[in-house]
This record gives sequence, C-alpha cells and structure tokens, in this order.
Amino acid sequence: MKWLIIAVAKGRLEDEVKKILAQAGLGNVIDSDSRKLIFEDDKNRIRYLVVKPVDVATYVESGVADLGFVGKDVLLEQEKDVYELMDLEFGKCIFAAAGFPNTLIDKGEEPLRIATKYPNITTNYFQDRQKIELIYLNGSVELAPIVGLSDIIVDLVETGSTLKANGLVILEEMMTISARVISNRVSYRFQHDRIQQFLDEVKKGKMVYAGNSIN
Ligand SMILES: Nc1ncnc2c1ncn2[C@@H]1O[C@H](COP(=O)(O)OP(=O)(O)OP(=O)(O)O)[C@@H](O)[C@H]1O
Ligand SMILES: O=P(O)(O)OC[C@H]1O[C@H](OP(=O)(O)OP(=O)(O)O)[C@H](O)[C@@H]1O
Repeated sequence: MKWLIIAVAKGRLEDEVKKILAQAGLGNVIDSDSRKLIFEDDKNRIRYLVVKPVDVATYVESGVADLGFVGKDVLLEQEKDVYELMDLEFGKCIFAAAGFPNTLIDKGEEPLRIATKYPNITTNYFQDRQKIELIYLNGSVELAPIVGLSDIIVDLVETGSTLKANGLVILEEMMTISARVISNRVSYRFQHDRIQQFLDEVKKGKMVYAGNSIN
C-alpha cells in the first residue's frame, strides 16, 4: 500500500489535530516534544510532515504531501491550487479590521493605511470599497496604529485580549476562520479511496472529540 503523506501545521493547530486523529487511532506517532519533522505510522502507512502553518499548502500543492491540516487564513492569503475537503471546526477565530475606537474605515479618496500580516486578504476585502495603503508586518500588528504607522490593522482575533490590552477595538468583522483539511489535486484523484477512508476516520474523530457520539 502506498504511503499517504500528510502535512501537519505545528503550533496552535498541532495538538487539536493530534486529538482528533487519536480518536481514530491515528497520529499517535507524532511526538510534539521532538525536534524531528517526519513521523511514520508503519501500520497505517501514513507519513506525517510537521511544518510551519504558512507552509502546509505549499507542501500539498507541490504534491510532496497528499493531504494537509491548515488554517483557512493561510488558504485565503496564499490562494494555492489545492482542494479544500473538510472544515475541522476548531482553531476558530475571525479576521477583523481593528483600531482605536471611532476610527473611520471609509475615508473616500484619502487612502486608508492598513498594517497587516495578510496583504492579499486585505487587498481583496477593500478593493471595491476604499483606497488602501498596505504596511506589511510579520506580527505584533497591534503596535502599528499605536505608533502612527497605520490607521487600522487587519488581523486574526480569537479572544480579543490582544486588542483590548492595546486599547484597540474591532471596527469591522471580516470573516470567520477555522482549520481545514486540504488535498493535492492529483493525489485526490489517484488516491481517492485511501483519502476518503482517512477523511471518514477524521470525521469520526472530530465528532467524538467534539463530544458527539458516533452511534
Ligand atoms: N489567535 C490566533 N492567532 C493566530 N492564528 C490563530 C489564532 N487562533 C487560531 N489560529 C489559527 O491557528 C493557525 C496557526 O496559528 P499559529 O499561531 O500556530 O501559527 P502562526 O502564527 O501562523 O505562525 P507563527 O506563530 O509560527 O509565526 C492560524 O493559521 C489560524 O488558522
Ligand atoms: O484575540 P487574541 O486571543 O488576543 O488572539 C489574537 C492574536 O493572536 C495572534 O498573534 P500570535 O500570538 O499568533 O502572534 P503573531 O502576532 O506573531 O501572529 C494574532 O496575530 C493576534 O495578535
């Protein structure tokens, strides 16, 4: 039986993915404390690649990985040529435009300065609405409006505590985000039954993990 290669995002999503897989008797070969990046489940012929969240879709689009677990934010920002097969319904957060209270988003002809880690998503969202000037930051984006680098930010919001700690508020909720299962387009055709079987296991694991009984 051919190996099924699965890219798993390390960090926030890794633990949740492992819990869901464990419910299906899978994924228990992944050692989060190890610096290793490849873990092989010989019994089920599954090889897990543990990669940075922003790189999951690259491994899947290239065909190095057949499947991947990744956040919808990454998919929307990178627009990779992959199939999105399942919403895992965890890793939930939202994209929001945020800034100081009462900051105007619709500034007419004057460009709105937006600091973000997600330039593609931001551009797509504002393109028919408001001229923008993008300031790309890799993180700690909330600092930008405080120091006058931008008018607002576009960033992920989960609990809202980072915004609150920095005196910022949500000005507009843009879209909801959660973790997804994606596949390589060729793998999906040539390993369809194997992939479908794995998805069925993940679905069962997701239901059990979410506390719903399967039967
Ligand atoms: N508060 C949050 N901040 C960022 N990502 C979140 C948050 N809540 C849920 N997520 C989801 O978790 C995924 C992985 O986030 P994580 O913080 O592990 O990595 P990252 O911030 O993308 O990368 P890194 O922190 O290594 O630069 C995101 O792509 C997103 O889908
Ligand atoms: O609503 P909250 O629960 O406060 O979560 C939102 C924060 O989490 C993420 O930052 P992260 O800690 O991932 O670091 P980063 O800025 O490097 O992305 C995101 O960029 C926000 O800053």
